[in-house]
Amino acid sequence: MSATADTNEPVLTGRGLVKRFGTTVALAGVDVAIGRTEAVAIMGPSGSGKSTLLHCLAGIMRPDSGEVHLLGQRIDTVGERRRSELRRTRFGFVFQFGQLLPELPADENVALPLMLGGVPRAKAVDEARRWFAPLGLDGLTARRPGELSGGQAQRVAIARALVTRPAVIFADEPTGALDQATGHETMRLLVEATKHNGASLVVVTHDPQVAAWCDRVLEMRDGRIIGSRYGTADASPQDPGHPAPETTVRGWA
Ligand SMILES: Nc1ncnc2c1ncn2[C@@H]1O[C@H](COP(=O)(O)OP(=O)(O)OP(=O)(O)O)[C@@H](O)[C@H]1O
Repeated sequence: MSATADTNEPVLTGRGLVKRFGTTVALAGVDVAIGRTEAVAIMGPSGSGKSTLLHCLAGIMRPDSGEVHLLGQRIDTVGERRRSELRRTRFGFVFQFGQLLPELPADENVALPLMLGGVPRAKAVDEARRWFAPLGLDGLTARRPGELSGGQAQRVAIARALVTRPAVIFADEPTGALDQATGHETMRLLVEATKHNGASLVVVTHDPQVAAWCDRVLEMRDGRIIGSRYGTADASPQDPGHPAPETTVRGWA
């Protein structure tokens, strides 16, 4: 394959994805392609299949039919052990809340995916700490999750999702538990951090202003994608819909 074709190849594709739960059709044949460093929001009413699509693309759930490819390799048919390894090494996850281990300090929470991959503790924590300053988390490495604000905890979760330098970050309602201003700031950092680190982003959200931070917004109804529009990921932070950033990015790990 030529270098040009490689560059243009989508990072992640889902083709003809169907998923049923009993008589409920959660996905009714979804085709989606996520480009390199592209941020894509998935919107739609409750029960329209957003989380099911994210779970199928992320290898958490197997579709009943259809295919999922990561960088040209089919991943939906590989065994659970290999899928689990792919999730740990090639994907990062940010959920609404409750994803940090309460008994571990923030730096060890971020280091955890590296340690699970066999990196020695000291090296993993050292690597983890490099993510704190760029995400506006200076001085918070020793805090336990209960000692962080909601926005700080989500930024620690973003660091943890990125620490293995994955190809794709999946986020399910990442700002759902935050107030509006903190949610927008968190979303801005999430989009910026994934792009700076060469990763793509797939975000499920109910909030159109959160979705507007993405490059593309997919609209779902009844297990299908019924529309696709461009977001405003390149909009200036001073745009009316996007409050001025409070956290200045000072270089990435
Ligand atoms: N594990 C499951 N068992 C049974 N039905 C399920 C399961 N997961 C999802 N469903 C059903 O599949 C459909 C799609 O669910 P999904 O969670 O993907 O929707 P969603 O758009 O993410 O909804 P929400 O915005 O409420 O989170 C719904 O009808 C839901 O009830």
